[in-house]
Amino acid sequence: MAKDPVRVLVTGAAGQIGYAIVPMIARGAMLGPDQPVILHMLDIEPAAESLNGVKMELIDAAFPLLRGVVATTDVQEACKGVNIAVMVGGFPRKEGMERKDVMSKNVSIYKAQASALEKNAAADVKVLVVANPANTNALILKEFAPSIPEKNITCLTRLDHNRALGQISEKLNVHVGDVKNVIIWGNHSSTQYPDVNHATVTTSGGEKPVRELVANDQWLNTEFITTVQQRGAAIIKARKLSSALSAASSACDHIRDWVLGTPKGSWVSMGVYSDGSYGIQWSIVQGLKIDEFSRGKLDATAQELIEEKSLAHSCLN
Ligand SMILES: NC(=O)c1ccc[n+]([C@@H]2O[C@H](COP(=O)([O-])OP(=O)(O)OC[C@H]3O[C@@H](n4cnc5c(N)ncnc54)[C@H](O)[C@@H]3O)[C@@H](O)[C@H]2O)c1
Ligand SMILES: O=C(O)C[C@H](O)C(=O)O
Repeated sequence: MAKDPVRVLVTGAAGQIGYAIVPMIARGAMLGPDQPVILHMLDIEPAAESLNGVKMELIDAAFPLLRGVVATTDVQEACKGVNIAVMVGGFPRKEGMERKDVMSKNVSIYKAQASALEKNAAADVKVLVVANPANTNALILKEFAPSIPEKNITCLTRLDHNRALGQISEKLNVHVGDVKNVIIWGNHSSTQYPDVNHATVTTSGGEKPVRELVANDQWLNTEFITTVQQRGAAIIKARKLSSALSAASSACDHIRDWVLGTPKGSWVSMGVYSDGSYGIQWSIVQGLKIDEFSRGKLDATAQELIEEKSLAHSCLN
């Protein structure tokens, strides 16, 4: 029997990531090749014409899974009945800026849109915040949408996760699909800690630890970490624009694995509200051994998140 369509909201849909992600969703990259979708696209008034152009292109592409498109600048209309909300709307950072620098512009958007989601979205809406500062925007959204279960409000660290997989695959000259179980701890920022202590590579001789195969702790503890931490800035320097295709693709990965699950024995990274307990759709992997080096990195990125939280609240006062 044909499945009922799922309503997917993309905010900031006329922007770079929006333009990259809507065809991916319409092709089934987010929810699977047999799941029809209705796209809800939101942007602000100055981008209305451009948003309408994206809608025209979606129609022209004749995606069989696409059962409808709502393109609007009205946040209430955009949020009506949505099952998945991918929150991309906001301002990207430019060369030389830290993610914190876009804080005051973006957190107030998340406060306003939290209420619209709470009022209009499906009661079990799953929310992914992409716009920066992603973790703090997600926290603000959670605070101002108290009736959305906090387990359902997440932010994107999957791009960092995928970047870490990519760096290991390049270093070892192995297929990226054979590398798994890296972890991104903490903030989607330059204090994040990409951890390979539990990561493995599938080889013809079975699963081998990444640390054993790389056999270069010096590289793993320095250059590898800073490359992943600084990858967003490196893309901005190279493109003069922040990452878009990789962000869009990783956002699809995030929702797909959340909705459809990860294969047994493997995990992925997502920014979640941490309460230490197991959830219904996702669960936090427990019992991992954290060494002293990792502890220091975890504490630094946690401290930054605490500082961002109070900065965000001061922007809203
Ligand atoms: N978490 C991640 O891994 C990650 C990766 C890449 C980019 N980002 C962030 O994603 C965001 C979007 O990046 P982009 O490159 O697509 O930027 P962009 O400027 O190309 O697009 C953003 C869009 O949001 C729209 N917008 C602004 N305010 C809005 C509002 N109140 N409601 C709805 N739409 C609104 C803009 O009009 C624009 O069309 C930025 O904050 C960027 O830093 C996060
Ligand atoms: O780094 C940025 O500002 C954009 C994005 O968060 C990224 O990591 O590419």
